[in-house]
Amino acid sequence: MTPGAWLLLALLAVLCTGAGWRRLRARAGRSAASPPAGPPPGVLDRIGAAVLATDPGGRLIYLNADAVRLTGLDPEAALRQPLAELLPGLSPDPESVAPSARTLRLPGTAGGEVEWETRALPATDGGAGGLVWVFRHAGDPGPVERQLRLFARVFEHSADAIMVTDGEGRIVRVNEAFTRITGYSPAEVLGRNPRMLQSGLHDEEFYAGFWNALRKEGTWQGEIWNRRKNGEIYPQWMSIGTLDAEAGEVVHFVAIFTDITDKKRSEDTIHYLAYYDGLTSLPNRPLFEEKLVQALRDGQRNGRWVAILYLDLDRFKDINDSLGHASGDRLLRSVATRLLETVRNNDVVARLGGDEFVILLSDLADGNAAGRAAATVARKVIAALADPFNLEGHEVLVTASIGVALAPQDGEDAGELIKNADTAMYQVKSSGKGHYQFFSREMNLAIRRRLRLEHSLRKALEHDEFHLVFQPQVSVRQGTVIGMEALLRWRQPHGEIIPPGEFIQLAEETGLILPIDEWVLRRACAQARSWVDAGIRDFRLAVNLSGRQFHRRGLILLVGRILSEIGLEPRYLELEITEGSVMADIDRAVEVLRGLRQMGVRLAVDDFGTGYSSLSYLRRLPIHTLKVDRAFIREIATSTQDAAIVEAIIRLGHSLGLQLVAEGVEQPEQLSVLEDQGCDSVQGYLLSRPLRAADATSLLTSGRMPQTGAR
Ligand SMILES: Nc1nc2c(ncn2[C@@H]2O[C@@H]3COP(=O)(O)O[C@H]4[C@@H](O)[C@H](n5cnc6c(=O)[nH]c(N)nc65)O[C@@H]4COP(=O)(O)O[C@H]3[C@H]2O)c(=O)[nH]1
Repeated sequence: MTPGAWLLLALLAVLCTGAGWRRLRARAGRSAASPPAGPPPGVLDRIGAAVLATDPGGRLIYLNADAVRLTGLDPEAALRQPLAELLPGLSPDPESVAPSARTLRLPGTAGGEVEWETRALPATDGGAGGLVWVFRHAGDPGPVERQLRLFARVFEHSADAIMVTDGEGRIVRVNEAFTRITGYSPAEVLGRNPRMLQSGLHDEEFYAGFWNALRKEGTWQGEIWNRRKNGEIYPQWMSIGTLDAEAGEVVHFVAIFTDITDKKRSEDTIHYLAYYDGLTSLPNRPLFEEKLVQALRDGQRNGRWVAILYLDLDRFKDINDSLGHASGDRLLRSVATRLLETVRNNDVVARLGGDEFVILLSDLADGNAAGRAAATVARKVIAALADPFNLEGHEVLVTASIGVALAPQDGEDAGELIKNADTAMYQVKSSGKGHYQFFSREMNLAIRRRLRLEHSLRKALEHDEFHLVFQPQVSVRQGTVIGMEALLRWRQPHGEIIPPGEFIQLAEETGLILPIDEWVLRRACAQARSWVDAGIRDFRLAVNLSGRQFHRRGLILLVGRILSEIGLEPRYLELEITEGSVMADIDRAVEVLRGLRQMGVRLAVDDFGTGYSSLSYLRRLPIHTLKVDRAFIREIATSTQDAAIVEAIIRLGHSLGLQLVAEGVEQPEQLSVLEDQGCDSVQGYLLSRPLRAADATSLLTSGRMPQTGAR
């Protein structure tokens, strides 16, 4: 225990034993009307040390509870007895009033003897008031020293680095964490200025702010970059406080800091994840929007224009569905690279998600310059994407639809500009894809309807808004109903019926066609099963498959699963695939058709004659039926050319062993020509409009068309 600590304890004891207290009381009596009433009882029992007091003759006049416990004396018997007799070894030294130390051994509570140190202090000035004896366990540092030692350990073992300087800024103390973080041992820094730790990254303004805060508030807190002994620059989070002497002059600065390198690193990672697209490493939508907002703000300030190009890959979803996601990802990365190679360094290319990219051109002189720049970039992008992409051995051709919007003309804020570029892009999509178009105000209405439709379409399946109707297919020669085509109808909750022509393409583009087609297939098979159960055996039910469904992986499994779940023989089902979707990837189409045919399902090519109509590929397709498109039937009775085309298709089909079905037969004259040309069956309003399930069932049960010219 330091002399200071001893003094503190003794002072407390002196105050609380009679003499000191009396002195206080005497002083208080001189200065106040009612003096304090003496030490409250038991105070000395709580000071955490054994205390005794002797009178000037060395007789014991007081011992507190700790002293009773420690010495084993009986207070009744011991009071007024000479202390030297009670505790030999504590013989007072009446000659000296200076604090004197003694060591004595007393029996301990757990047996054996314990060594105690005592100090005797004069109870009054001059020593005439006797002595106060304070005991402590030898080796026990005592409460004050204990506190100091505790603080020293906290200082040393703190996980945060601590550096103390004097008022002149010389380092006077550092802890272990300081050495761990900075690499400097105490010997290398003591007496030196903390400037030795600076990184050189902060300018004068930074340090001016720092000193200003210290002067004004007495404290500064913030991020600071310093340099380790090995030269590495690293970030710290630092708090500095001043310790002032009474006069207000700074005597010490205490800096506490932690190394936030790891935190920074994870912050950087978080920043990257939040602002960059993980697949292509391009800025993502939030970062793009930030950059656009900034470009628009700069543009407004400097009277400059901004252009954005909103770009969506055509047929990307088909590629993803048919070649798989890994190829889809590779394609997106390659597109990102080509886009970056196409634009200038200060243009921004971002990926907004899916197959949507956006390019920002800023600081353009005026509307004309903005228009020219956007058109040039759009043309360059289209050219850059024109070369085929090689995806794991597959050469894939990709085009993009690009919508352009200019600011301030097409919108002054980022949200509006992006929306309008998107609108222009949609316009391109619905007018043939693969080119670019500038936004115009008139586009908005049509696109808004489309967006509303898309929104409702997403809900239609779960809200059970779809149903099927069935259009009969009739044998030309016998006039018998040979089958039905299932056609999808969408009735919105307010009663409006949206024709498939309006929503099928939208469903294809949004990918919603996959669950929709699956629903149709399941529902149609269930209907066919109920016909079989009703004893109808001689029919087939045609179901349309979208291009996306056809190219989707696992189609064969899906069809097989639905048939077996419903318990329908495959021969009742005819899948109709459009000529266009077969042509998109003929090799794969042949493979899928073969699989389906092996399962026993019938296959038809729909809308024949509208697409590439390559007759040579027809030979390769393992199909049963060819459906001649309505477009050729319309003029068949009046146009010799159309009649010749249909006749050629029928001949060709027959030569390949296929059944021929003509669609859209509305007039008896058309039927008559088809009959002459040997067409097998017909479908159209002349025979029947699409029927509700119950009517279709009655018709199939009767087997014949009641009122048609078909025999
Ligand atoms: N002008 C005229 N039209 C006639 C006549 N006879 C039949 N039609 C219509 O022609 C379409 C025949 O279907 P599609 O060529 O497969 O063409 C279908 C098909 O490609 C598609 N579609 C319909 N239902 C489905 C479906 O369940 N799944 C898929 N993926 N597509 C479907 O939507 C297209 C249009 O279907 P709908 O509007 O139901 O139109 C049907 C039918 O109502 C006629 O005499 N004159």
